[in-house]
Amino acid sequence: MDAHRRPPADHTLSLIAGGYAWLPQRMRQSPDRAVPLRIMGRPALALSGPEAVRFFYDEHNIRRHGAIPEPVTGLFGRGAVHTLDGQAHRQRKELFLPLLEPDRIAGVVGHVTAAWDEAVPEWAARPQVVLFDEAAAVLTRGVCRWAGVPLEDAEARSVAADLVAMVDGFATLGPRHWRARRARARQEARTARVIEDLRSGRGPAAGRPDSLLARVAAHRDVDGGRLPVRTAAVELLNVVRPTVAVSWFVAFAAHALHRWPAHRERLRDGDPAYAAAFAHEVRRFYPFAPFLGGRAARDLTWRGHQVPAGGTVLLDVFGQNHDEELWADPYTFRPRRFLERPPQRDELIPQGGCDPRTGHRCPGEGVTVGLLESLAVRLARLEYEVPAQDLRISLRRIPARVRSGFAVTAVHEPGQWPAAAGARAGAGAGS
Ligand code: HEM
Repeated sequence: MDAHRRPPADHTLSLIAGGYAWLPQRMRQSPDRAVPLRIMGRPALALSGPEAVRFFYDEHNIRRHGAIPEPVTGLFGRGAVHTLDGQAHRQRKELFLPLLEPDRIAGVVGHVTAAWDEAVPEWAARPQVVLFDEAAAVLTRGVCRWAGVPLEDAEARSVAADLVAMVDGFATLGPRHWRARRARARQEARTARVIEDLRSGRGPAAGRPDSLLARVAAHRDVDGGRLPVRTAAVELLNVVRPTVAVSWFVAFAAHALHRWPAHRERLRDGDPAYAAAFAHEVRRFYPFAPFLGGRAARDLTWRGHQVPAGGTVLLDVFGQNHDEELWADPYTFRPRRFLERPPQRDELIPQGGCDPRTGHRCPGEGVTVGLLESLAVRLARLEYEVPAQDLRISLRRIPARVRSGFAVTAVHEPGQWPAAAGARAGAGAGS
């Protein structure tokens, strides 16, 4: 074929298969931090930097409806807040805005840390635990108690496994994706039953009118009607699921404490400013959301690059969190950077940018930081051994995770004898 008539290359596969590094690599080569692409056969533009964040979050420029491809829509659920624009988005977002308030954040953190403290003696009695799995179970117990969602102790692990699977399968079409779909079907059906029971005055959840569950069940959409049961289930899961996803960050925090143990000492002291700086650095340094996507609301021009109405616009989240123009030594894990300069709204964007009250920025950012602050301090104070295992984090896998999940042995509280070692010593003494 004549080179002039050859269609321009499509980047969809490279973007997904290339993992976290593909887009930032191209972005680094672009002095204006803008990379023209073709996604799904259509013109697209990827952007980075605080100014780009403000451009991306301006609704006159970017719309979300129809922007999220099918596998990712499966992560959030059909009709979710993530996919709405304009007044419909603002009305639905009302449901989530109380999560920004310090007393709600403290409520979630209180329930989760209580669940963690209950779990530690049980870990101590086992020869080995995988921190990622244990954190997911603890977060599930804590957030369900806080939200008023009934959860039998016996089902906590299977519900946690489903919530983890829903996050783990969002950026792939392979077996992880199908596992995520089955998990979503189960959890949406379960949550829908809880909402139906509440609306008809039945069930164990009926007695807590101030709970998140009760608020979601009673919420009215922009048309004045109550949310359809399935949509209400989707939105309740849009709080429970990402709270459980904090288990990714807990495993990353354990990874950081293992690689750079000096931080353990600082965290053990319980200095709240250092705990906050550590939480921010875990969210900046480790990979989670690679980029965000929207559709051009009209013909757009950004730094001389054009995108026609309906074209895709990507915000390079992982790249911006490692951009050397914003962060000195971006690939060095250094919590102190946030003591020297507090996080700026549109610079640190692991959970989106601009104002969560008016745009799509994550309303659970305060909850995430609060949970990480408390759990990182608990982790630093816990005594354990780290056996040989695969601690690599592949940047080709989205979402990335510590491959082994971070296994630990001989878990015990400071000053206590590890229970498993005690049992071994006891057996030795008797033989
Ligand atoms: C592992 C921790 C988390 C990460 C990495 C994360 C990341 C994100 C990202 C990247 C977005 C999209 C922002 C955008 O589209 O502009 C988002 C949206 C959202 N997140 Fe989170 N999040 C986390 C935890 C939470 C928590 C704990 C909650 C609730 C308690 C939560 C609730 C939501 C909701 C409801 C939205 C949709 C907001 C909207 O579309 O207006 N997230 N999150």
